[in-house]
Amino acid sequence: MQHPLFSVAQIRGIERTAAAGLEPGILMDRAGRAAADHAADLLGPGTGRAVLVLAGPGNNGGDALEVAAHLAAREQVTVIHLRGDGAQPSFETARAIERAGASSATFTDALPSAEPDLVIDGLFGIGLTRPLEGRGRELVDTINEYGCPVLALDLPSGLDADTGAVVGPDGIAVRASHTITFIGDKPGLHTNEGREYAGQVAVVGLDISQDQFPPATALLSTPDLFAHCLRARGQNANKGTFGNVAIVGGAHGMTGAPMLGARAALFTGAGRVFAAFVDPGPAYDSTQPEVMCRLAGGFDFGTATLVLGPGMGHSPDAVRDLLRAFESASPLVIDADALNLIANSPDLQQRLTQRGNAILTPHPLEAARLLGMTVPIVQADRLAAAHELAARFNAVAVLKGSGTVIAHGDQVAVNSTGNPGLATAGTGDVLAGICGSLLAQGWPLWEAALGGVWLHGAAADRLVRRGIGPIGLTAGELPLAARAVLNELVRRYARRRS
Ligand SMILES: NC(=O)C1=CN([C@@H]2O[C@H](COP(=O)(O)OP(=O)(O)OC[C@H]3O[C@@H](n4cnc5c(N)ncnc54)[C@H](OP(=O)(O)O)[C@@H]3O)[C@@H](O)[C@H]2O)[C@@H](O)CC1
Ligand SMILES: [K+]
Repeated sequence: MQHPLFSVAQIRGIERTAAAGLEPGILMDRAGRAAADHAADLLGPGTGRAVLVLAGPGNNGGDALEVAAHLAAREQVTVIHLRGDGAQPSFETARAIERAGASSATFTDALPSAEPDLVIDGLFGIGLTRPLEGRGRELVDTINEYGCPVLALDLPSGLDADTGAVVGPDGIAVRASHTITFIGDKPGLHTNEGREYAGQVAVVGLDISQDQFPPATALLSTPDLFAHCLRARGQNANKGTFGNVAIVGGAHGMTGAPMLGARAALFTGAGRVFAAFVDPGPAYDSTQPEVMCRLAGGFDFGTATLVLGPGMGHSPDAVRDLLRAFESASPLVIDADALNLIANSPDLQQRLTQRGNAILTPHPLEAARLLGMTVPIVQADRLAAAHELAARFNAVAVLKGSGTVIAHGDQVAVNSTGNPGLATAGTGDVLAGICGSLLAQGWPLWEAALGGVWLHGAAADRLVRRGIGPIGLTAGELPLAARAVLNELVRRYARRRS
């Protein structure tokens, strides 16, 4: 099943259409009830717990007041309602104010002296227009220090639902442990700062019929998007069935980078794996003697899927190897130094765009160089930046980072796996190796990028679940974990198909 992500403009459109066919206020009723149920689940069995509800001036505040009215029947609810000095509340928010006022919730301006058992964040949702300041900012500052669960309604206040950026400059947002989001899921909860601030995300459709939803802006990447490429291995298979991968890079002093990529390709199922070194490199890898070491200058680039860039450096030999690789018809994964060489060369850019058949895997700085912009601009709208990279270079673009964004043509997906353990040297080489391996096994570019990114993150998640990281997780540990995750996926999906 697909997991769609909608822009704020789309959510507004869906809401308008749905509300036109319903009694006024029904959608807020549903949102309030669903959020109150979610809060009750977080509190667990019992009664009389201290719940702090922060309600803002708009309909997000209305949702919060509905939650307060529901929870007040069982819990000790304290409400801080920031009314703002703008327009009058909407019909449904006015009704929520009345309901909460008629309940046993206590209204106050001051934060309780003791930390509550649960905070409900209903300050701002998709109507946030500027950074938090004044009292709202003070409240967020304080609750961000709490250790209790924080349930954000629709989205953490202060976050941009489209981009996952904290609305700034010098912005602040609620660090929620959980977010219950209404009508449809939003990209900003899953990329950039979104994963840090939104916590666990639950989506509540408010019983709006699916035919009122437009095509999604993006998809959350889950194995359902590439499951059709997962194949159990036939008894009669041989190594030739699973393709060749060559990792091209490893300038003097950087031989480890292609070796990491090569191991990743090997452990995720490529038939034969080469490490092709720009400068004379090791004759073989004693830890992984299955990897065949070659000099890139003499390697026939037409015989393998090519992963270009790990530790490649910037020498004339590196440029020569890149040009030769572009002239081959092989599928390419382009990473690291190869991306920087391309960013500096209009000629390489033109050749890449003309040949196509490539996955680019930049981190935000490499993406900024390729696009001729700054990192903050890339990060301010990661979906747009990935789109632009894909369009400009006629490739599948993988913009790495928390909530990696994968784009091709008009398709965009946001990855759902991974953790801060990946923020360490060499993990990019492993990702590139996995993508190359899937390509070599016959996966199309789009699925190889989606699958590679998902597997790489899931491998890190698996290691962390087992106590390996996030602190101190090393890139070299990922390939074995990726192998385990891939085999589990194949078992799960191959069984489903049979
Ligand atoms: N859409 C739906 O389908 C449904 C929506 N629902 C809920 O409604 C939410 C959207 O409601 P919304 O449009 O009223 O916007 P919301 O986020 O409450 O904020 C707007 C208010 O905040 C103010 N304001 C803005 N920024 C500010 C700042 N930095 N600092 C201070 N003030 C600031 C702004 O005032 P102004 O900019 O005019 O000064 C205005 O008063 C949505 O997220 C969901 O929770 C559900 O009930 C279910 C159905
Ligand atoms: K909120």
